[in-house]
Amino acid sequence: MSIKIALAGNPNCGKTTLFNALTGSNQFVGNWPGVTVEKKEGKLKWDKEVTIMDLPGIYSLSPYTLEEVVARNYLITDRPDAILNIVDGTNIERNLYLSTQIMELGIPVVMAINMMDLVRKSGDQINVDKLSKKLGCPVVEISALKGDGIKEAANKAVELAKKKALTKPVHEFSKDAEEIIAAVESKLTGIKEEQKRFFAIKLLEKDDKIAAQMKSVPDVSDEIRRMEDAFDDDTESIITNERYTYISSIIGDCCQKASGGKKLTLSDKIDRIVTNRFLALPIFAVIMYIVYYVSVTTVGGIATDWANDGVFGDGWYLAGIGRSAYEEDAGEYGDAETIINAFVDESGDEDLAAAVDAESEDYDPAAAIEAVKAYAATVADDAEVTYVVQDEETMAEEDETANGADLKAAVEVYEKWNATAPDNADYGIWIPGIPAFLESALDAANCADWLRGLIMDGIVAGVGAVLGFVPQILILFIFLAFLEGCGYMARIAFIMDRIFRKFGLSGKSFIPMLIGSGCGVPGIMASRTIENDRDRKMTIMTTTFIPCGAKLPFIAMVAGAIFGGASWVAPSAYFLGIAAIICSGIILKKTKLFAGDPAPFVMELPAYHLPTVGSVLRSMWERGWSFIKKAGTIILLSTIVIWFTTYFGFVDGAFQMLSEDQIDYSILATIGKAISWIFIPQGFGNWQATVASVTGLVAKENIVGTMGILYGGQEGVSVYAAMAASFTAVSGYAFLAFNLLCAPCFAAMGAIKREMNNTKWFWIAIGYQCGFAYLVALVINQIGRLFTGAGFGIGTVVAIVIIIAFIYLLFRPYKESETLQVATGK
Ligand SMILES: Nc1nc2c(ncn2[C@@H]2O[C@H](COP(=O)(O)OP(=O)(O)OP(=O)(O)O)[C@@H](O)[C@H]2O)c(=O)[nH]1
Ligand SMILES: [Mg+2]
Repeated sequence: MSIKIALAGNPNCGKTTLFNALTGSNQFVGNWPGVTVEKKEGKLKWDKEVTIMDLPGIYSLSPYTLEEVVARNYLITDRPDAILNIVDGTNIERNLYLSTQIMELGIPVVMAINMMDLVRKSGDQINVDKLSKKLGCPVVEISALKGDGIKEAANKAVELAKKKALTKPVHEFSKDAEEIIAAVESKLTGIKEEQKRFFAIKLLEKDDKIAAQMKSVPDVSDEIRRMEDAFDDDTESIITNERYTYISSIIGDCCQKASGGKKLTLSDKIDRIVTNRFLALPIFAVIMYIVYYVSVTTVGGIATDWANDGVFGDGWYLAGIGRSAYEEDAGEYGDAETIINAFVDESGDEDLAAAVDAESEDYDPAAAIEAVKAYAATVADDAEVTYVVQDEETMAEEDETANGADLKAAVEVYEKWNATAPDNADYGIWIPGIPAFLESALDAANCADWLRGLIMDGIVAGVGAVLGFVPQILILFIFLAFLEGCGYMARIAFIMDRIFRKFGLSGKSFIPMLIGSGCGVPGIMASRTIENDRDRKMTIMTTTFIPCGAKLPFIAMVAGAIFGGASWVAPSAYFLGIAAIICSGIILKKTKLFAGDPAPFVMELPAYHLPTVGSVLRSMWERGWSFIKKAGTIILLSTIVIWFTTYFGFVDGAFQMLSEDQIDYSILATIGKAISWIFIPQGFGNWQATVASVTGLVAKENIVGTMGILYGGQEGVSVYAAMAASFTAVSGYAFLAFNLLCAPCFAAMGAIKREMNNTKWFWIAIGYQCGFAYLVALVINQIGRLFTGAGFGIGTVVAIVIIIAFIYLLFRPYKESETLQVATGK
């Protein structure tokens, strides 16, 4: 016989902890209310006939939120064979409110008083026998965390379910109330005897959703009026009051507080400081600084660099030993080589140039040194050459000069190194990165070019883009799991909520945004901690507006090429990102998508406690792994598509694979040329900018590289000069704004998909971001042109219409403002 047992109780009372212990599963546990939002099923470890059902936590059987509906519907329609009512022993009085309702369902109930480890520690006493008599159901003491008593509790529930020993409520309300309830009960038809009390009370409470669960609904308006007249209150409050009256009448008998209930607990003491009016924000800032510093800047940054430049780059040194020595030597040698090459170029001597070409097949270091030395002897000490050095990240170019004396010094270094660049392997234990390793393997196997391209630029680059973020994400998740587990996260929400609520976000949105300034992927993942669905969606949609680390080189490139390195460009990008978040929040919360029942911000602050290492690691791994799985597939596919369209195309009518400098023949370029007109209103309707924006979707760092290839083709014109020639200041800034605000990279989109867990919402988010970016760029360009003297045109009119619409959306009244005082802060 299969038996179903439901775990029901208040939020944060330990249902999921118990569920995991009973079924051996790994459901997510967190120290704040509202962790579980869907019901979860599992089999009892020692009896596979028994199914255990974990439900979202609820405060009562009158549903307000989605979670409460899920839990209630399960309890009254699916009717489990028994209910294990979990009660938080440290907070027994409030928890019993739900218990009195559960007893009325006409289902066998066992009450498990959880957190007994804490109760005992505080010295409080709970008299289980008395409680059991007063409530009419068996009561057991457990500690889900320590595993005490859980077997007995589950077995007891199974036993009752098998006996079908329905729990009859023994609690009683005042005589008048009971009379009216009895009158309603007698009117009910088609409802089992044991369920009558539940339905009668719900009808009296004017619960509008209960009718859907009944075949026929009697008219009870008479009874409601009688009750309201007799008690001079509305029925729902009357019944709530009756329940609490009953609970307080029994609680004194059953529970003794060690401190007489007056002593402040340790949690209360901590909260006095942590949520103090003046100290709360500074403490929060310090904690966030630490989280950010460790998970983005130091440990996380090192881990990401290691993953991206080491494992998925050239390679790395075991334990970092040898790295700095290598970098120093490689730098010294590189500088010398650059100066020598500059002079060799200047000399125009082709034999000499051939001799020093280290890339050539018959390169002979000894001969190179010979040739360079002979040449250097002919150069006067004060002869000068000018050469260009390029910054690897931003492609900024700078002129340097060297003279004959520098050349001689360079030749000495050149000779010292025997005209060969220092080799990584000589400095420590050098482990080649996966691409480097694969590349040499593919070379050895004489692999076809297209396959090699597919593997290296498509698959490895794609997988690398995903996995490169993993170490950082895991480090961040350890922190988040700890902050959640110990109970501080609930305080953060509490502290920040007043500010963020004003623009439609939750107090917990702050963390995703902060983290998002390092990398959008963990930022979006961090939005998991926001339990309210609307707030979470809103946060996911807007977090990537903040410039992440990968956008910085691109911002620097635009600043350098188009704005002559102006220092205001980078800060303005952050300002733009923050403004985009605030405006989006205000606008979106007034739309239908985000409207709905106002969800009042009720959140109790759970007691602080040290989370177990196991639960922190488990939570870290669960989130990290789900990122790898889900984000991995979408990113991999997308990178392969972009790779294919970038490196294949028609040259002279023949379809073929292209080399780097033939990108203008690629399919992507063809598409870019075909669609670049959509960016004409933004002022950058050229195909290079369009293609760069598309490759930016793989990784935002790519924008710089693509711009480099596409604008770097002209002889004698630097990339920066070519860019400066094809953008004006206004269209350049519009281009910057567009790429800053539009859909993030595939890795972040993968994270959005994962977190939204819903295709429609994924596209809404991406569509919103792109649309918003498009309009902002348009307005910047059109209005900018107006001010730079391009005159008034249709574009200007469109821009003005957009601005007016925007202002309207921003300031139009909020339809729910009367019912939603909490949310609007009015
Ligand atoms: N000290 C102690 N802590 C416990 C015990 N049981 C659960 N906890 C902690 O209480 C917190 C809440 O546990 P969960 O299992 O997530 O609670 P839940 O009832 O599923 O919460 P929701 O899903 O939000 O309704 C976690 O931090 C647990 O580690 C216990 O017996 N003793
Ligand atoms: Mg739970």
